[in-house]
Amino acid sequence: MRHPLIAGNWKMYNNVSETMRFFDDFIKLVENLEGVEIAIFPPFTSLWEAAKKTAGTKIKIGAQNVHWEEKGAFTGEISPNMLKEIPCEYVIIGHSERRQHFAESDETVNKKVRAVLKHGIKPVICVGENLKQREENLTLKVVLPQVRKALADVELLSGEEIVFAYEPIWAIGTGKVATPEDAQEVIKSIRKEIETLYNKNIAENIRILYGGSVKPDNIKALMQERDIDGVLVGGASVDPQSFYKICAYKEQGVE
Ligand SMILES: O=C(CO)COP(=O)(O)O
Repeated sequence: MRHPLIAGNWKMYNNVSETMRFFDDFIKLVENLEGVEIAIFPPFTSLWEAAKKTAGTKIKIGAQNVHWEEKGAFTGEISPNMLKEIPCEYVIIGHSERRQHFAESDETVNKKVRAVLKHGIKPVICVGENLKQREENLTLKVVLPQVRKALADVELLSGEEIVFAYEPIWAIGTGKVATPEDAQEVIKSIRKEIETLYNKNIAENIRILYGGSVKPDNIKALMQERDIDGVLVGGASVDPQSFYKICAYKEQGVE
């Protein structure tokens, strides 16, 4: 059984004092929430305080990016062992904003995935098509190669050590959420692709999230789909109340 994961990608929001205020409220709100795993991905400068604040709570911490080398002359970069020290349980790899603005490629995604797995950090690997590709019916022709290339030479033991996030670029920050049926269809195809690359057991264990304009009022329908194992939330994760409402989707009546 895959455990639902509700993840908040803060992007370049919430400095250290805003991070502390967020957790002052959020920790109390989620204290009694059962049956979901919650992870927050603050900017690098807030990671340390976020980890200290959430130690001993059910909230996990992750980073938004990583470099694949252990150390070296790579100005501005952060290595997997630096994240491990914090400690980060997760790291987002290949977010479309990084692919688009910072020249992240399938090759660098793959290097990062292989590097973090060596440190026991779970990558949240992002894939997704843009609007033009969707309109030209190229979604799977774009997304499935992204999945295959991210996993090149990646050995998996159970599948629980990695997470995928399907984030259609046209749905990010636009208020245009994919329909639950569309998201389910792509995510199901990703799972099938993983089955071909590994085996059924691993494919069934890997959690695949949906991301793109997830809000308290659309989470419930998304989580009802068989293959959607959670969500990666941007804008609505920065505020403790709205992110709490997303985390508490089961209390809206979904089993
Ligand atoms: O990019 C996202 C999460 O990684 C989604 O962002 P929004 O929820 O703001 O659309």
